[in-house]
Amino acid sequence: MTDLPGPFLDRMKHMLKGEYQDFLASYGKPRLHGLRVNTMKITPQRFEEISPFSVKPIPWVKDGFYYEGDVHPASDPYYTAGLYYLQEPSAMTPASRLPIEKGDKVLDLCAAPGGKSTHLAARLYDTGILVANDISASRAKALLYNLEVFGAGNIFVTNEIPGKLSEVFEGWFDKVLVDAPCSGEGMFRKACDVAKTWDEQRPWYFAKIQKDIVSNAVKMLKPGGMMLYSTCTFSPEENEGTISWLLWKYPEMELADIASYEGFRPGVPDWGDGNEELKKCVHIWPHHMEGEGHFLALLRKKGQQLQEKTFEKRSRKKALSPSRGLSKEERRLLGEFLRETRISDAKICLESDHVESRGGRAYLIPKLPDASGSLHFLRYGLLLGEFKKNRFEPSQAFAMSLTPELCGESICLQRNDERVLRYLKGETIQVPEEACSLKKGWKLMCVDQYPLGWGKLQNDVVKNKYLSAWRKK
Ligand SMILES: C[S@@+](CC[C@H](N)C(=O)[O-])C[C@H]1O[C@@H](n2cnc3c(N)ncnc32)[C@H](O)[C@@H]1O
Repeated sequence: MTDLPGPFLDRMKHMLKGEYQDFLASYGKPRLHGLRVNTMKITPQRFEEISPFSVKPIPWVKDGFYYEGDVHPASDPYYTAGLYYLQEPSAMTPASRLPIEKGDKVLDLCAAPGGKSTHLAARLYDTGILVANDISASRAKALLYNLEVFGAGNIFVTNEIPGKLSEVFEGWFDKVLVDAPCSGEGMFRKACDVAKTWDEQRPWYFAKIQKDIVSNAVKMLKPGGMMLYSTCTFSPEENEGTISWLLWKYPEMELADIASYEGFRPGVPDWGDGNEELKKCVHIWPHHMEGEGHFLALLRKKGQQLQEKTFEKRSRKKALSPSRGLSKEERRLLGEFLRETRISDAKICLESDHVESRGGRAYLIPKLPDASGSLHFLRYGLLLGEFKKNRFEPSQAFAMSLTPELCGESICLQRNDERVLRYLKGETIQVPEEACSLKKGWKLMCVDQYPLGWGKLQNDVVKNKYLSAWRKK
């Protein structure tokens, strides 16, 4: 507590008045640990039943749970299977309050390392498209990794400045999440380093960046589309200040109500330009809720959505297609693999125009208008695998997007079977008795019913095809 910067505390005292002592006391409490269940793979109810450690529901996020600080959920095979993402409880709120509908075109503009993107992907449930962007190349890699562990396939992962994206995606998205870079004052309890780098200029520095980011976000929204703006800071400049500016600059934007929770506190008009509408914003205060500090604003772009076709046509004109259909030989090799592994048509239909080839690799691409080849992207669609000489090698991401129901050739090991860990370390494992009668060849390796990766059955052993970069040490 004593390490908190003096000018920060002075400002908080001025802002919070009678609540200041309670706010200060919250820094004496331990940080809270949370995880969010991947609802593409498991329901929160089922997870609660099978969780190897004790969890307690987070009351305002239906797929979120608290866990005790002395357990290590990241070393569990269920984590490796993408059943949950570790996330601070308040940080689960923004993606839970953006009204996503199946089939939506969604943009997560400041997405890395993917806490909110994995949440949005789960809510889309492999429909529509999630464009997940981050300006930082290294952080965008972590973003892609987390989305692939989750089994998300309808993705376009980009590493761009917002201005470049908005040239391509003008008026295109149904929903946009802006989890803005900020001074991080709400995270001082969780990460003391953030407090050490804070100074009085930081809120102003970030407020300027936020204005540029939200301007581009507004440009990319369809009329009738919705945007959720969030920060993990308390400073008025970056919260009510940025939103006041946005409403003044873009009269086509209006604030909308956020699905309520008793602990949420309204935005404060006087911390912006006095506009009473700012009360629709939400503050999460650590002295009112079991989570760190956050701010949220939900905005709507006025007007009716134009006919879909108008937008499709417009974006096609601007875009360059970076992919093409499969060659006859590629179709044969992929077809053989799908038959061998008995992967359901419900997952991939070779006749559909959504299977494409780029640089010797096959992708299942989302149903989206052409994405511009001028953008720097890390992934467009689900990477199915690579065409090698006379064979097809499936990818790790493909495995993560499957289930034993979708892939007839699966080997499921129980979570406490010592072979699970050995498989994750890259070792060859002895085939379980019940799988001895299976034909040789590619198998989806699972922990319980949840995918871990590929293996190749030969005689009574499974050769390890778990992606080497993901192996446990
Ligand atoms: C608060 S973090 C995002 C956290 C992420 N939404 C999550 O839930 O895991 C803000 C992100 O914005 C990125 N960023 C910074 N400036 C940006 C800009 N001008 N445009 C887009 N992203 C930016 C940073 O690299 C950082 O990853």
